[in-house]
Amino acid sequence: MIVSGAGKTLNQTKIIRSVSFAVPHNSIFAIIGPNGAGKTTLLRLIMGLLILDEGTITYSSDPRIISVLLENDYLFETKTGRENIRDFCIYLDVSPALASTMIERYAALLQLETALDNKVATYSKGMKRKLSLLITLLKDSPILLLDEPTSGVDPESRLVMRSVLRGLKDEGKTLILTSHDLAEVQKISDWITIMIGGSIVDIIHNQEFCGDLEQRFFTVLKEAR
Ligand SMILES: Nc1ncnc2c1ncn2[C@@H]1O[C@H](COP(=O)(O)OP(=O)(O)OP(=O)(O)O)[C@@H](O)[C@H]1O
Repeated sequence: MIVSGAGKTLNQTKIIRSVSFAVPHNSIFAIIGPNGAGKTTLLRLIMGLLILDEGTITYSSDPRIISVLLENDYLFETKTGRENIRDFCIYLDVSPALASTMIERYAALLQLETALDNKVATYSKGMKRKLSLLITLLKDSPILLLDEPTSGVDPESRLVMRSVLRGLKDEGKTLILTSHDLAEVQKISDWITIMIGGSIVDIIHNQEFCGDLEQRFFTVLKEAR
């Protein structure tokens, strides 16, 4: 995927400023930055929920190519996990056959198997996040946009999610994620971009970076302000 000169103004405020980067195929590409930097807006531009004012974002036009995990969980609390999956399959136009393959593939890995028959209202935050991720995976899309996938998730569930995300990359998928958890980002990503005030100010190739990401983040933040 190539983002080239992307710009977006909302309510007369420039939110995204000349953003350009390339997401290598089959990589985990993280976008970090302070609150309000424009990370979610950028993801919304990539998924086509917002229209660019300037620039281009290029990837296959097949709508099945991208699946999205939103920043908040939008689940039916009074229904079970399985009923939520069934409803989202209708909404996402996922066949029952594909859905059962994906449930078989990921429910156990996400440690959700027994919980799927319980009402979502009884789930912890981490279980809800994992169910949302499972729903995101139903379409088996090659590109996944994950907005703060592990936010509010306890260390044990985070470990489980990290291993699933790594597995998805090993299957050949491309993951673009945002996060405020720098340690988590450094553990999982191939590339880390720092976004401040709607601009990309730093791109780090994680395998070659052996420094302290937090220190680099604050240095870049100080220089940008
Ligand atoms: N629909 C909108 N209309 C006007 N301003 C908006 C709209 N959506 C977002 N913004 C503004 O755009 C800026 C970037 O918001 P965005 O949610 O993209 O940031 P973020 O980096 O994802 O932040 P966070 O880390 O808090 O999730 C913020 O100042 C926000 O108030």
